[in-house]
Amino acid sequence: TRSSRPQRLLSVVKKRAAHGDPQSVISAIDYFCRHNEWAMNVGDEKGCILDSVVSELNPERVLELGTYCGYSTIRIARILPPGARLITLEFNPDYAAIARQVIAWAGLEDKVQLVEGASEDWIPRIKEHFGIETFDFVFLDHWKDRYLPDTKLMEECGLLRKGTVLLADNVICPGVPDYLQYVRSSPSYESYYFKSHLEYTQAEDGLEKSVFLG
Ligand SMILES: O=C(NCCCCc1cc2cnccc2s1)c1cc(-c2ccc(F)cc2)cc(O)c1O
Ligand SMILES: [Mg+2]
Repeated sequence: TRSSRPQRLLSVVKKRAAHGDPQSVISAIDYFCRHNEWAMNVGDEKGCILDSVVSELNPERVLELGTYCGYSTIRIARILPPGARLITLEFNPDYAAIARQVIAWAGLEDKVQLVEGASEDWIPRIKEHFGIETFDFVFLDHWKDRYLPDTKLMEECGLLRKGTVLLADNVICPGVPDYLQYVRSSPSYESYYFKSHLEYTQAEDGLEKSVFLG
């Protein structure tokens, strides 16, 4: 049967990118998605905003909801301080299998733990399973109708602390209206919208940065 888009993306990474060089993996994926086949990576334009938020924060404990092929995973992991850890959740086992290979090709497997399953099942178990108290940074890039319930779930599970930064992808396209309304109106969050574009297109999209105030 025909290969999947993630499989074709992985073969381009192995052909074009240097093993152990995260930037070359990022560039290979962006080239492929801009010139060959669109794919739902956060992309280079929103990716630079992601980079700036992460490097300003210098987080030790990071959670990513939605791995896909591992593009944003390696964007984040490549700028984490030594000893920092990134836990990334992926629902689709085929995507997870590709992402593991992309992360390994970038040489970042020591900083990343990829877990397969649904966010609502995993979030309540993260503390005891990973021995983590709270997260410093959370990147939301999974099912758009799960951003709000999972944020409330993270609050209830005590995974957020004063100053934890949530960064949400796709707040315009596909859009997360209920999540935006919540973080922009709740007294527990200070929110800021970074206007950008849907990856590899000219359509508007953006990232919402929300600081949990406790
Ligand atoms: O759906 C998107 N991302 C979510 C896929 C998630 C599956 C998971 C669920 C789940 C549950 N629990 C744990 C882990 C996970 S991972 C997505 C879609 C577009 C898009 C697509 C068509 C279009 F015309 C315009 C934009 C752009 C994007 O940047 C996206 O991120
Ligand atoms: Mg996205």
